[in-house]
Amino acid sequence: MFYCERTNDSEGSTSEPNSKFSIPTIDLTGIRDDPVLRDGACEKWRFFQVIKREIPSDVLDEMIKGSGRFHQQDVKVRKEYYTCDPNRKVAYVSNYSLYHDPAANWRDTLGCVMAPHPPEAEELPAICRDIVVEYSKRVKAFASTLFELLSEALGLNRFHLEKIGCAEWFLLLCHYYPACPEPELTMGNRKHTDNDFITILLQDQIGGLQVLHDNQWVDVTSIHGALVINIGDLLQLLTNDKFISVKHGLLANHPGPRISVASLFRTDGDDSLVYGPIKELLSKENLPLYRDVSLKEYLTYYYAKGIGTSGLSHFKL
Ligand SMILES: O=C(O)CCC(=O)C(=O)O
Ligand SMILES: [Fe+2]
Repeated sequence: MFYCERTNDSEGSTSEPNSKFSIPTIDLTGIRDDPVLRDGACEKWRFFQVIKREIPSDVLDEMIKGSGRFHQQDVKVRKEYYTCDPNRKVAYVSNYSLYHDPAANWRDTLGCVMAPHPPEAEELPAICRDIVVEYSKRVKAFASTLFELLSEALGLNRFHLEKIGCAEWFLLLCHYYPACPEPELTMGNRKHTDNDFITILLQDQIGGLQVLHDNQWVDVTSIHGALVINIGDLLQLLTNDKFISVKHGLLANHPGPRISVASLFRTDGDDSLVYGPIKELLSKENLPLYRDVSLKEYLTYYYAKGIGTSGLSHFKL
């Protein structure tokens, strides 16, 4: 869901989702080499976005199944991967920012840092190893295409966003949301914006994902074979609000379990690197809205405030 209109940061004016709004989808078949298709796609980059047919459905289905196989193993096996050590490339976690967040998420996650330095094959759980490697390869290539299209949509050189490292660091998150006995007391995933440039999200058929659109929560219906794209806070900062990070969340009132796989793209965490609005996008009419900020400073603030609201207002000029 690419989202580029400004909203206030409220939780929406109504708790009832707006079923009248349907999320536009784009079919990217043949996009890589066809300038006309590329132009068309760039123009459409101003809405929530669902992309069809970029990665074959059988690969997507196997990724969901592989993730399910991991999470449905005996707890003794899963426990081997449980860690709070942020330096581990493969980590099984539940609510990693629990003590800062106003409420817990009803989910567990297997996280794998797949770039720039992927784990050794044997560090990945054998039960989903092959598909994690295969899916990651494909989703990384897809992210490169998306960053090219986004660069062009901004009027920049096609390789601009990738050159500055937007797809350098890639975290694969295999989420598992068990059926919740008291869904009115919790969220599957709290309402939040993502702390990256873009997220590519694969979801199973269960549903429950919602985005804030025109101050109303809208259901993102699951489409088989499709991927959902979120603009994250860092791309909002880089584009000086030309792209706006999308607020989204997941209800817990689904029959469950629900499985999704989120691929987060950022630069590799070099503390000395600072980000600010891209100079080429600025002018007398379009002055910078944010000060420069290092990834470390942004992430420290994002987690300290608790996952929920956007991490950007703190860095506004
Ligand atoms: O599970 C989902 O559909 C959403 C996951 C998500 O928002 C995230 O990982 O940031
Ligand atoms: Fe998210």
